[in-house]
Amino acid sequence: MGVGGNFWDLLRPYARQQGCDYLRDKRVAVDLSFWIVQHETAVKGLVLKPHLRLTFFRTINLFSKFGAYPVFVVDGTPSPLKSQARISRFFRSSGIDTSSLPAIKEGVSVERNKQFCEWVRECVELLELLGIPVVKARGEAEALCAQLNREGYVDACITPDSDAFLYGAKCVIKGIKPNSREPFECYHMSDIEAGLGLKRKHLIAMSLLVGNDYDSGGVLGIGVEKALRIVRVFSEDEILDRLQDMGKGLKPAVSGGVKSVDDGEESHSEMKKRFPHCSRCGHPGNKRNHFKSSCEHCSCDSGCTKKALEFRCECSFCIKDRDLKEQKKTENWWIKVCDKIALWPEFPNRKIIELYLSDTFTEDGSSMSWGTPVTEMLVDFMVFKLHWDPSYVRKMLLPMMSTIYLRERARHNTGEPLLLYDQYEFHSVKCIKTRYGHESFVIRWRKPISTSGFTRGEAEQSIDIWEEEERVEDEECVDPLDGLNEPQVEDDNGDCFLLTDECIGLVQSAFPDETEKFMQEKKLRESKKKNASEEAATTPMGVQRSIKDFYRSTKAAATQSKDGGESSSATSSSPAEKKRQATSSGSSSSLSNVVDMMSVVVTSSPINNWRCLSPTPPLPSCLNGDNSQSRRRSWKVSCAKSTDDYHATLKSLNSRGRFPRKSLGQHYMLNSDINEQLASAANVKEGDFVVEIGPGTGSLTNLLLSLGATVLAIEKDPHMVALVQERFADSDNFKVLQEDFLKCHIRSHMLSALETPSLSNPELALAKVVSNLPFNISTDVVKLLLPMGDIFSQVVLLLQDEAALRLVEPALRTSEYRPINLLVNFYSEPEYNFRVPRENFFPQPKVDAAVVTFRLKHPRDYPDVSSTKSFFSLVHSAFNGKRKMLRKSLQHISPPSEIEKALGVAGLPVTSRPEELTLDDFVKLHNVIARE
Ligand SMILES: C[S@@+](CC[C@H](N)C(=O)[O-])C[C@H]1O[C@@H](n2cnc3c(N)ncnc32)[C@H](O)[C@@H]1O
Repeated sequence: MGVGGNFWDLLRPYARQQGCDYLRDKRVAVDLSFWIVQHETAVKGLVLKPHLRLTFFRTINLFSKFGAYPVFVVDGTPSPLKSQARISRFFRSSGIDTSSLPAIKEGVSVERNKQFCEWVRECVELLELLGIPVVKARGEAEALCAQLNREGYVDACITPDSDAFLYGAKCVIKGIKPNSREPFECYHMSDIEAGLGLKRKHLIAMSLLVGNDYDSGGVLGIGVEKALRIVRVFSEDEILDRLQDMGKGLKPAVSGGVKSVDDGEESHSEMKKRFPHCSRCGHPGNKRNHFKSSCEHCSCDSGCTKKALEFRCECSFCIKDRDLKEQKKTENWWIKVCDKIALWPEFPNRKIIELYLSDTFTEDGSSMSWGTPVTEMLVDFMVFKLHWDPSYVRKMLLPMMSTIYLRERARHNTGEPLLLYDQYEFHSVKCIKTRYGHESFVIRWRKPISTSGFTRGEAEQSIDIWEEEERVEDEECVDPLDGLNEPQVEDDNGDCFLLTDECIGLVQSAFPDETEKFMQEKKLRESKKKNASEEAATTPMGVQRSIKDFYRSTKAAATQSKDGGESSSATSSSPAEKKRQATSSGSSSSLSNVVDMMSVVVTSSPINNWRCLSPTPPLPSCLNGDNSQSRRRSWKVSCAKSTDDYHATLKSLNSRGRFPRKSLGQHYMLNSDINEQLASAANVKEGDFVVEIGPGTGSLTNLLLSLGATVLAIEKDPHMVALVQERFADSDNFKVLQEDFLKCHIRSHMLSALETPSLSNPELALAKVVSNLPFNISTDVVKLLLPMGDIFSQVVLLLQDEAALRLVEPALRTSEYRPINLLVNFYSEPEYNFRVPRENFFPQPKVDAAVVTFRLKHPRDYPDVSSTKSFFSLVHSAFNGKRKMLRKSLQHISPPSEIEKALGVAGLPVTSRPEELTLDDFVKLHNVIARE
């Protein structure tokens, strides 16, 4: 908390907005408990041990992305004053009289709850394994942060506690969001001093008046504004003594003087008599004289002009008069505040002042040092505590390791070969990347010996994961736990590269020659690009196969297998066999197959080219340490249908450090039986082409593939895209697009797929949609998909139960009957299959779901209307005035008498209202009106 009232608002105008480079090479003291409290509010219950996850990611971000040297500060024993204040606050909020509570004795304190202490202990353990210094304060963490800052051991403190300034901090950062384009607020004491005229003791005085951590209430009736006015009256040297005087009931003279109005001055009424003013124009003189001989101040020939509303006389008498009134007001105000303060018992509390001015929060800050992560122990710790995959821990640690490497190299630039993770050598600068408006180098680290399991000849050409100077879009929603940009893996002609983002300046000082070389090549490339810009524009980007090719080849393979021709193992088996294969995928694989599967980024098969675009391909086995066995096991498990339950889903998410996002409607299916029923509602069988919206962790996808379908998945969340890409990396019948389904032009994707000549049989060509949809996009998806009867035969969706009922079984003459019901019935035959209780999802939604099948009508079977556009326009107009009769709501189309006539011809009562008409009725009415 810190200083009470809206103290931060008072300081906000003096905040400097800083970007992440601000902290580069700076030492920062971080108040650890604040991070822990923050995670609690952000993601309570959504991820396993969020305090550890957040501390891990944020520390690495702070260290590598921000380039800072963090030192963490943990709370010691809180002062009894603070404990007392906390208890009083608690009782006050419960409406209990706090005056009768016994005072807490010196040396006795109320510790934070046990759970919180355990979280802190775990975080400290993690930080120590990361090689980050942790210091324990005697009392408050922010006090020690401030002391370290004041004594020059650190350059800034990260804490939201405004009383850091009272403890003497020079620079306070209120909060940092590493994954945000937003700059962070940085407050310098020197700016506050210059802007508000407040020094440290002034701030202490303000906190005594408005409340602070040790005295939550402050003086009744004094807020931040008033306190500011009071403390500014005195210099820093006098302020605390003057407050003491006021506490004793004295009214100290205000420097500059709040003089009494009577002090040797002529009385106001006497002065007014001596200097009369005209009631008409307001100037000196009286009205009669002005009328007779005009006013010398009014610019008119005779008399005077009537004064304006905002008129202020500027004669010396009036100026003095106003000053005196102002002085009187100030004097009265001063008397009032002094009286208020005098009423407050034991004001000011000397112990609080002493606490803020104390300098002994720890012995010495000079012993802090930054080490290197104890990798193996750290991996064990994260695997044990968070159930993360060892390779994931190593991968996420990489930015920190590479920063340490580059710093080390820059410090002792001996040219001696150093290895990152004891395995990788610096290879080259790949490109410049811009993210959140911040530029960094993408560095290639090379494993000298090929580890991919492929010989050079077999591997595909290298793939640019990023375009040169690519502008990476911000994620739509900022991760409240500040996940890291995952390092990437690249396979180039058999050589395996790790790619990391690094600070340009740091790389420059570590590898000046290589940086120079890159900059020159870049210049050269740019000028070449300029010359050949037209050529470049026509060159196809990337190596992803078109959906058409993808569909054509997989469909052809399926047809071949049906014909009994020679085919790959993925297409040759029966559905049952396939199901068995998919559910036990990996169990029959040889060890080398599995290792290949885990370590290969680019396979040699052209059919899999599109897989190369994976934003987060698996780490090469070399980074998995000795863990190939456990990776293999987890892969096998995650492919098995029966394990797509609670633990598999959690494990799957945890292994990537993901937690479900509300904004993306991420409620994962835990029950594989329901997935089976979803698939059977769509009658998915071998050779089917299925579009899946939002595959998530891939539980439904796995089933669809096991049934022999070809699956085109569309997923908005890049992390989930990476997850399913990795999970189904060995399936030729799977493709995932990272797109928002509502914006992805599904018609053109599908048309290009269905153009395949071998699919000229329309029945064969019709695809299906099967999806456990995010509830918030379901209506839009229905509106988008149902009119596509020329492409899809069935759309089977898991919808919110209530929405499903409203779509499928709306009762006529009720408010539930809406234009969407006519759309649904116009384009499809809907069927409510079954209800799915909310317990089957993780995290559990607040409502139940239901499976609905929409059997799409082929366009030739749509109700016979001359134009669907005009038909739906009529429907919408009709429902515009729902309670109105149609003769009224459609009068903008034809006069009411004409509408009545049309209703009659259609065999409907002239008094019809929209909610009384069936689809057939609307069709008849539309056609009559359209004919006329
Ligand atoms: C309800 S979850 C279902 C996940 C998975 N199919 C399952 O059953 O466990 C919805 C999925 O859709 C994805 N999603 C959300 N909005 C999307 C959109 N506009 N386009 C494509 N996918 C989206 C989410 O990221 C999430 O993976």
